[in-house]
Amino acid sequence: MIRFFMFLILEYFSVQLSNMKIFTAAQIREADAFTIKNEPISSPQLMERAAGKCAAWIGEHYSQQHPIYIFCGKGNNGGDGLVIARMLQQQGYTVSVGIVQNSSKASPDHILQLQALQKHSPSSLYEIGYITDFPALPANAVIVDAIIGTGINKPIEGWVAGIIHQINDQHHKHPIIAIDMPSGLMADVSSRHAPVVQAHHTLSFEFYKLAFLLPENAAFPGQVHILPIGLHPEYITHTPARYHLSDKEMMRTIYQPRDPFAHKGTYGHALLIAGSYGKMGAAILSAKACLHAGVGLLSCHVPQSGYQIMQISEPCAMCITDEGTDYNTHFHSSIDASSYKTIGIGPGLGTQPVTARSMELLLEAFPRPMVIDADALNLLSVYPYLLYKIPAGSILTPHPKEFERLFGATTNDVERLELLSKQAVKLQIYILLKGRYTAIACPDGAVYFNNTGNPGMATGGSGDVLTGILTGLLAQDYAPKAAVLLGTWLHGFAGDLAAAHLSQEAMTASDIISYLGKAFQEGL
Ligand SMILES: NC(=O)C1=CN([C@@H]2O[C@H](COP(=O)(O)OP(=O)(O)OC[C@H]3O[C@@H](n4cnc5c(N)ncnc54)[C@H](O)[C@@H]3O)[C@@H](O)[C@H]2O)[C@H](O)CC1
Ligand SMILES: [K+]
Repeated sequence: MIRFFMFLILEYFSVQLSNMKIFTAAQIREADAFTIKNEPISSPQLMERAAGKCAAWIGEHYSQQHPIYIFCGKGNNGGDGLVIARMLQQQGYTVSVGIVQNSSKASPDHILQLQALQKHSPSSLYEIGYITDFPALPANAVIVDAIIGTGINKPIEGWVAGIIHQINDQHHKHPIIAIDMPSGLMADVSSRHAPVVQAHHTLSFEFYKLAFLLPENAAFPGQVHILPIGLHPEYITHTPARYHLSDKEMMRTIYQPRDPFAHKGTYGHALLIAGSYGKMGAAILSAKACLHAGVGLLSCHVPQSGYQIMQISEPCAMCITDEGTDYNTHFHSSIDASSYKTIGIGPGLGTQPVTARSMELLLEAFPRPMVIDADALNLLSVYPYLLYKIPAGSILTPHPKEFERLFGATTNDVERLELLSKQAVKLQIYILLKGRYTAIACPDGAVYFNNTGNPGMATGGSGDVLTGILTGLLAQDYAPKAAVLLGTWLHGFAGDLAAAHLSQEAMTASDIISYLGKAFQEGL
């Protein structure tokens, strides 16, 4: 218990983060109302400001040769669409505005903006009350989707869903630009199986929405562009959020430059327990990544058959051999808790029962945060009681299949995030769920999304590299939260640099390590 409180206190004082908050739809409404009251600004003026940003973006990306087809709903998202229409007309675009009758009642701002447009250019307006009202589009038309935004209250059904399908039928013929949200996408709950606009670009106001970061929504937002609309900074600063998006600024607050008087003892001694016959590559990738992440000293515990492989491949690492020839079976006996700052365990480890027994003894003997990955995670899913022996503050790095084996299946991505967060709180550990936007759940309930990385990293050994980086940062005395956020970000950024120079196809996990140095230099 004392260990747990010490850990919380250390965490609190060691990591003061700037970050991008991901607010819920309800909080965004509050931010909107707070801004109107306290800036102060009228609601139509705020809409004018938001729509102005969208019109400017469209103006920068499409010339007046493109006829603009805007589909507006009856709420404020539709109101934005009406203002965009008026502004683009004033800039000389040909604009056609279909008012989708998705509701019997229009919002006051929608009514106001409709009147303004009727006065300005009544001929551009028409009503869409059924699927057959969908217009035929000229070849170079651009579609703007302003049917529904954050005000959606349930999945779209009936003929309005038919309009969404008709917009999606144009996906390969016309650019589709969604205003704030692709219509049909719900910001905070799952939209699985719901009809949603498949946009090429989403111009979203002020904040990322959780929905943009979920793999199940990959087909909908396209490229997301966050347009600041001046929502009140006081609301943003003082309102807590459960979800956050990591960014460079945040990494700069975490990163600790090295001490000019440092020696190799300053940056910790890490132990890597990894490798088995046929999987020594995983151990070597992890070891190299740990060294390139800046660890002071590294020892690798490997099976006997891996000794020469490790010694020849990585002269900077020391090597301890297990009693086992092909598998690590007795690593617990080489652990003197005081010798190592931290441990990374799992890459290429194998899942022999004897390895599980040694892991149990290790978890009982080692009191500090460690990194647990790959086969070590598979062992935890076979022997789940071991989960409760993991030292507080440790980092687990499952990919979705490993996560499912560990904690069970869920029916959608929002449920999976909730399970992720619940388990991190329950076990007082960090759980990093790998993906396009890797989700990092913290023991205090917060979840951070990482936005570096690319599909070139979906290749064997990438995960082993991440384990090495995280182990290296923990050894250097980064608090676990700092280590997991910075390590994940650097791993993705090094992968982005590798892809930029080598292509996503040709890059390998080894290239991520090769670009780690540049990631430190250029990313922080
Ligand atoms: N974020 C901001 O500060 C600003 C946001 N703006 C824009 O306003 C919308 C949110 O507007 P709101 O009126 O609350 O809701 P919507 O227009 O998104 O949707 C309400 C509209 O849709 C109908 N509706 C809801 N669910 C369904 C459904 N399942 N099927 C059919 N119809 C549905 C509902 O009846 C209403 O008619 C935000 O996204 C921004 O675009 C401001 O303009 C600037 C400030
Ligand atoms: K929309």
